[in-house]
Amino acid sequence: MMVGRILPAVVSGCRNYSSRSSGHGRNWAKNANLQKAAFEESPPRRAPRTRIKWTEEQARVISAISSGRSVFVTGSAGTGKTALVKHAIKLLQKSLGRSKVFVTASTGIAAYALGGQTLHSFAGIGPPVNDRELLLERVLSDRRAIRRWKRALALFIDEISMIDGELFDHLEFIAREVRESGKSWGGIQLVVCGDFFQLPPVNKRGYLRLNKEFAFEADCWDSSFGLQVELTKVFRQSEERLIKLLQGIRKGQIDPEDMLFLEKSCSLNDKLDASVVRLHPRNEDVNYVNEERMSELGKERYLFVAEDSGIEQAMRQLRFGLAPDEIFLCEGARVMFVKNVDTSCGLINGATGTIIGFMEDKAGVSSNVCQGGGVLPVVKFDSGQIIVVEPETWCLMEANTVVARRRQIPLILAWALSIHKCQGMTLDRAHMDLSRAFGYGMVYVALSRVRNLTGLYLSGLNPSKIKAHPKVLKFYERITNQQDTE
Ligand SMILES: Nc1ncnc2c1ncn2[C@@H]1O[C@H](COP(=O)(O)OP(=O)(O)OP(=O)(O)O)[C@@H](O)[C@H]1O
Repeated sequence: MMVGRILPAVVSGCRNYSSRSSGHGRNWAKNANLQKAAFEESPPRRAPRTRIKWTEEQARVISAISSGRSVFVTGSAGTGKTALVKHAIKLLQKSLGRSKVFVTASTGIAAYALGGQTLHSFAGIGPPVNDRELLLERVLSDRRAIRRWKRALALFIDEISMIDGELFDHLEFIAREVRESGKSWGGIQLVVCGDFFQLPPVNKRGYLRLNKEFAFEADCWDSSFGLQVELTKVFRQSEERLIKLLQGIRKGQIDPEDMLFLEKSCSLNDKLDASVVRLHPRNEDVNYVNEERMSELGKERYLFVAEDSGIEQAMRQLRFGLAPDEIFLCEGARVMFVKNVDTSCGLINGATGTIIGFMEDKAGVSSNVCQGGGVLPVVKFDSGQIIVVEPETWCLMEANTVVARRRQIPLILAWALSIHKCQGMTLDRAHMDLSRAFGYGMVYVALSRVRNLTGLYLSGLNPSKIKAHPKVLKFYERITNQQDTE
């Protein structure tokens, strides 16, 4: 199998099905058509791995984190927050030791993207309740949670916009109590990242009908950080017009000229083909589109069921990640790769393609994941690569210990996706139906996924849906002034 030579990093996840791989005498093709298609492909080349050259503002954040300061890093979508945090994680793991650095995020999707765990699972606080004493009691009755809090020298929290202020205060209190220290967060170095103009906390069981809806409203917010920085250089998009337009929408500003310009994008709808991913605000619309398209194909379906192992409580959390409990796939299905396997060759979370067939899993790598009897999907990615996709493993980590694992095919159906699911993703092309957008930040999150205007297909945009929360606007005014003074 040629993968080992051409794409070493892909070996664990996928087989690259190229003419060269067949040349090695291992024929994985199930049918002749598939083989022919693969032979017609030119062998994939490894794209040069580029090292990020940090901007001055990014370098300032990195240097502050390296010197042990607690930092809040924010900025518009695509300003490199996640890229920076990933780099900082490595730096602190090196300087403090892997077992002392805890990487968390408010959502499972964001946590897995960073190779960490959800903030709730790290904290060991159980179901949401607005009572800090009760939360502390729960933590103190959990040996593992106590150990985590005591061992932590650094704590990363990504997607902070989905954490409310009450919880942020409660966690700071718990840190001090468990660590028996009067210092802020019991002396833990905090690195918090996110954009409050993006999706706000999900209101669960009325728990958030509180005064402190956003984390920045927490009493301890300002004293938690030595530095609060807003990154300003956008990397995801390069067109000035699009960047300016998105900056306005982020702040809830509707420029009539921009709206007119976006409406022109709507007129592109007639050129749409099924390969363009559809983004919908609501899950029911996503499921409806995916199911309808799958039925239209009328092909034989194969079921892939996730294999979970580990601690019960941790395993439950895996369900909130990107890997589905179960998924039916068939030839012709539009799919999205949901793991970062090899960024240099485009096998990244968000890469889309079409299933062109299924191959017998002679090596038995799918084990119990494929319920349909040992076949693996062959995907032709939009980049042109043809890959036999094997099951991947997602791990829920506690510092350097794996507490739960999920094994599943790293694909989801991708004719349609929810806007919540795509927060953090970069998409080459997307058709957004924003007619049912709700709440603050949703239109901004959707529009800011694409790299350029030629990849944006828009319908249902209503200016009344472009909203920024007044509290968020005020908060950003404050940190901008603070930054200017510094
Ligand atoms: N200094 C830099 N030079 C070039 N590219 C960069 C730089 N910093 C980040 N990037 C690239 O910009 C893109 C967007 O970065 P990233 O996903 O980290 O943004 P983000 O701020 O986390 O976005 P979102 O808020 O939507 O999650 C990535 O492809 C990343 O590699």
